[in-house]
Amino acid sequence: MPSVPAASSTPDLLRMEGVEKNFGPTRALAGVSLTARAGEVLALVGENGAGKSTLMKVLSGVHTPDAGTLTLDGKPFHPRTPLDSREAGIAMIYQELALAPHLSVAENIVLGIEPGRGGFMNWRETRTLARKALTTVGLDHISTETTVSELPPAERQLIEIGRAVVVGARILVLDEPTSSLTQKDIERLFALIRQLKAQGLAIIYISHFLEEVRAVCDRITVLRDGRSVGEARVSEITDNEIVAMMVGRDVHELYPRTLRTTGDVIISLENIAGSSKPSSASLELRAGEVLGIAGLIGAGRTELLRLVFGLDKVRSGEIRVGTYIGRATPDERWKQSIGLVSEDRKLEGLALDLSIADNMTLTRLNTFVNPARLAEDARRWIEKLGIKCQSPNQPAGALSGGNQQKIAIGRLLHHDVDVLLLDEPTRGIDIGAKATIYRQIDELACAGKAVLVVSSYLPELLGICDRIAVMCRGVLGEARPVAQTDAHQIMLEATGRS
Ligand SMILES: Nc1ncnc2c1ncn2[C@@H]1O[C@H](COP(=O)(O)OP(=O)(O)OP(=O)(O)O)[C@@H](O)[C@H]1O
Repeated sequence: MPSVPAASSTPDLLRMEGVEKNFGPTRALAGVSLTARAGEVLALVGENGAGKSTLMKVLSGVHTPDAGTLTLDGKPFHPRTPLDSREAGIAMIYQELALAPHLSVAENIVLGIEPGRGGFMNWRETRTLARKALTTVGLDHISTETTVSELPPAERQLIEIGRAVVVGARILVLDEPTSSLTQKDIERLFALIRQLKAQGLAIIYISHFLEEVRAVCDRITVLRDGRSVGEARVSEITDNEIVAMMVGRDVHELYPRTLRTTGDVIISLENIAGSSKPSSASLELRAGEVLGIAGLIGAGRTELLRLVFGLDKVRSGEIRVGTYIGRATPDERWKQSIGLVSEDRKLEGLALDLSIADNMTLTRLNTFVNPARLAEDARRWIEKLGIKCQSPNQPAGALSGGNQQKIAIGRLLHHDVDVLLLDEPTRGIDIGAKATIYRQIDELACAGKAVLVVSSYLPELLGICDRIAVMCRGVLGEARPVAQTDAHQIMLEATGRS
């Protein structure tokens, strides 16, 4: 196990040692140790279900550990509630941002820490604190009275960080912070992380992207199956070594691509428009091909998939599926053998109270199905996709985020649809599982299925697609063979500069 000696110049701010946590029969943490230092960014990586979120919930006082010790500033630390942890200077920034959207920036910043005495809020102090938070994160141009819902997600995230800093956070935990950010926003976030690190904060950065780990982290701790399996300085470890530690094996070929020939056009879109976006999209998707849609967040890519799947109304233009022309409901699209993996698995993807098996198999209720057979089928996909769970009967909601995403993909695979509409299919998914999903997509295309995939992760689109079309402000450009484009060209098109 690679390990690094403690750096003498940077004192340990936080030590977590031998931390264990069980949820019934699930051993989420089986002995994890981690050290965070002031003025350093520590990457926390591991496969889906490795225990990263659980460990951070122990740190933030949400879960009490079954064993192990926490030491803060060299003193024992036993957070019993999130408040204990916040008061000790630990701030968590989750993917689902925690600001109240209907309140102003100032109100959000003082939520729970109102500085006035006797129960009255002192507006002058409030505004001063809010202004300080905005300045800290480079958002001076925003008024403290702006309602948070008017701000884009990237700025809300920065405000949450700013709030944490002005109320005295010394340890900042960022859980997959770039999942809804554009490239420009990511760079702005990284600049802020470097600035906070220089101010002496300890930052714990959870990510599935090794590029991000390299760009912004100093050290890395790897978890596997609830244990810490390695620690190293980022500059002294290769990507392959990190991946091997994470998955316990080498991942040789991340983007397998078998030579394949494309068949007939299965879906064609002619100049379709939705109620707002897209305003114009035309394309032909053929059997046996993987067609990618690139573009900036908000360009209209998700809306395009929703129109095709019948979730939203087509304002104008024509969708043709085989010989069928016209509108269809999602049920009708299912009958046409089209399936969608939604970007937002919580809202429209999975029924979190239902079991894994039900989520994977219960889409076609028109035929009698034998529950034992369904559980067996689900077990097959659980194994194939490496879904970490106790049994197919466990509720989907008990699984880690990445494993829930695998269920959504497993559902389309189980139903053996001819056309797969995939919206950010690998968001939140670990690198080993990504490799499995890419292999699966390659096999599906070889078997004559058609795949239309929206992704903000360009290496993935360039790695798995036969052709890529770029959406810019609601207008879909012409699809080009992947050999005739690259990341630079795609970014030019996505930003309307080509
Ligand atoms: N409240 C809970 N009840 C039951 N099991 C849980 C609970 N929270 C987490 N687990 C289980 O603990 C294990 C670790 O999950 P955790 O969410 O910590 O993983 P993770 O590394 O954060 O994964 P991801 O990268 O997918 O977010 C998983 O097997 C998960 O199903």
